[in-house]
Amino acid sequence: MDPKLTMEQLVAELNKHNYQYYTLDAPVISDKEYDALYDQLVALEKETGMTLPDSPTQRVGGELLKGFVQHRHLAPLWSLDKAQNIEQLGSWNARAVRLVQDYNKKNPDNPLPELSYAVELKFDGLTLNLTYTNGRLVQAATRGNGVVGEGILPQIKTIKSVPLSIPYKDGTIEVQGEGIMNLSVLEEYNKTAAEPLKNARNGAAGALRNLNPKVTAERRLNAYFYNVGYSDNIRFDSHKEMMDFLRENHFKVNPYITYFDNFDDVMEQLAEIQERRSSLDYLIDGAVIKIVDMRTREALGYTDKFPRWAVAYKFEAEETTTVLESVSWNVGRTGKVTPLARVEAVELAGVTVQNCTLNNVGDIERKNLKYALGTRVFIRRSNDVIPEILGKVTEENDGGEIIYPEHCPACGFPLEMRGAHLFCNNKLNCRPQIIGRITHFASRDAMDIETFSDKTAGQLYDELNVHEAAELYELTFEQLVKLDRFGEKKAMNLLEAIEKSKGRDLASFLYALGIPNTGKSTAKMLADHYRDLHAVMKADIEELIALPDVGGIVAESIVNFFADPFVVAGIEKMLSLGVQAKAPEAPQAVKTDSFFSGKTVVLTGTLHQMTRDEASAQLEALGAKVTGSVSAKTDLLIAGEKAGSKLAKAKQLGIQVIEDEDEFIRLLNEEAN
Ligand SMILES: NC(=O)c1ccc[n+]([C@@H]2O[C@H](COP(=O)([O-])OP(=O)(O)OC[C@H]3O[C@@H](n4cnc5c(N)ncnc54)[C@H](O)[C@@H]3O)[C@@H](O)[C@H]2O)c1
Ligand SMILES: [Zn+2]
Repeated sequence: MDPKLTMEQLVAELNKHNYQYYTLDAPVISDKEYDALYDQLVALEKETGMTLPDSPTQRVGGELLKGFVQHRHLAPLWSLDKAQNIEQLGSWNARAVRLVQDYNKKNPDNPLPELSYAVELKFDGLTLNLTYTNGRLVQAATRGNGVVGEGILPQIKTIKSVPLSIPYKDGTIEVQGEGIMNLSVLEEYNKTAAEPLKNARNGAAGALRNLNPKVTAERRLNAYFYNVGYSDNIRFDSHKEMMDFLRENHFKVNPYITYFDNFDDVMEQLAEIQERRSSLDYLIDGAVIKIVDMRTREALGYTDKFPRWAVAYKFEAEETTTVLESVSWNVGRTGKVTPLARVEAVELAGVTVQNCTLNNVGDIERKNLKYALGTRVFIRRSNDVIPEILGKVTEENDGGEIIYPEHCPACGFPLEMRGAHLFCNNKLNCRPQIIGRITHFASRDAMDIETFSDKTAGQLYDELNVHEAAELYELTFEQLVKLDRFGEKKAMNLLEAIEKSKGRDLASFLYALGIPNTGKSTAKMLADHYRDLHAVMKADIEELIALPDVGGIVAESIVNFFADPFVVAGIEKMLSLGVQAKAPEAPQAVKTDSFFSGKTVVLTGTLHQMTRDEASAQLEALGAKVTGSVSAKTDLLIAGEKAGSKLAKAKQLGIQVIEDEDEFIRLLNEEAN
């Protein structure tokens, strides 16, 4: 096709999406898809040397919403140059280095310093520009088109961390930051919201640009500030100075800001941020690298759209759109019947996605997905779990209907709705429930029967009619060796593994039983407290509720579980077949009269004769309290090899230090005897 025609189409399409995204806060494609179209346009503009007048590559932001007062920014607000990969980042840096060299050639008397870099997180929210005059917050605005934004002062005032007045009173300043919705807040909000928000970015942007500040307040937004864009009277020499100014004036500055003199170290830091990404309580879509020295920034200047002294390094997108093709229903070990969505295959964060979770019937209703079959939906992937469907792209209910089953897809038993979930109550004869229970029983954290998988459980069920975990202990060599794809060796190995599992401890056994709402840590707590299987089985609700981390639901689940004669019969059978469910070893009495007793001890550096965990355990047995950081409360620091800042701090505070590992081990042994 004629490149000009393609460009015209791309410009029209991108401008439509800009309007959806910036003006309506309701994008209909993901950022990943938008960026792909944008990059295509940039490439064509470069190739043809031509730029259409309304090209989005020439402008910042989008149209303003009616109903807000307009605010003309005292200095323009920019977009950011982007790098998608290390090469592009390298060229950004190479250009900066070259520009500095050129400058220095022209100004040999007053050269710019060597480049150094600040690395910040790139928050995914809404740009904010706050105006303070003589110490008072007088206006707050969105970025708008970069020159004029929408005044949203009443909305901004609902953000509790935004200072309404600041100590700095010398004229007018404008401060930029990002308004965000914390992910934990989004989760809470969506639990009860009539209409759940699709993501935190749209949640924050939509709330800040809502004419009713009450709506903004309900979203409990947050903000991080990163720039002083304008000031009458104050100049900064460096990024650090600017950040100090922001902190001193009570703005919330993100703690993850790092500084580097070497560009290779910047790259390393990017990898680190990427790793940290999934543990943060807010969305980031990359990192921003900024040149630290302000005079260098001035020398490098701006293009029409962005500063040359900063670049955004974009991480792989976690969100995209695809078509919801079908929904199937799966039965879990507890009888819960959950929907699994099949979607049109799509690339997301380096993997091809075809299945997505829908959680439960309640979730389908709340996300308005009941009539979404065959339509486009947003999906998001976080960590390694299978992606989740966030909602429909458009509001219309024009798709096929998702039919909720009335009967168990596996056994045909009528289903019961409990809360938001469907359940099959046919515990004793529903194949996937039985296979799920036995597989869970054999799993690593439970009875740890090696080589056992859900395939094994299925085969035992189908060919040997094994219906419950207890029957594993009755299996014979003759039975196993006849199974399809089994041989003598495999049969022997499985029998040995089953035999070995008889020695598993009480906590693992309790976990293996698969008591509803009772995970590994509760099982361990029950084992430590009761130290006897029958005592757990006899416990009543009042008793259980008094235990740490046990609420009404858990207590009830435990009591109901052991009230089932089928369960009790299975347990007794296992015990009679040699399962021990051993009580945990009694904790050793903690010494109260050792050198370490009552002391607060910190371990740092590398020990060679034992791990730090082992050392901690021994110290605790000798009555010490082992903590992680050095403070005035610390009594003793054990410093292994390459001890760093903790050792320095301890010395500074005059805390007793043992730096000789042999000496430390000798003391431990002496006191233990
Ligand atoms: N899905 C869609 O339909 C659609 C449409 C338009 C734009 N978009 C998305 O928006 C992007 C365009 O972005 P843009 O021009 O609005 O912003 P940008 O990506 O160019 O980045 C500039 C913005 O980053 C923010 N930012 C966050 N942390 C920062 C920090 N530490 N320092 C400085 N700035 C920081 C600021 O708000 C600033 O305005 C596209 O890449 C695309 O992903 C999506
Ligand atoms: Zn069933």
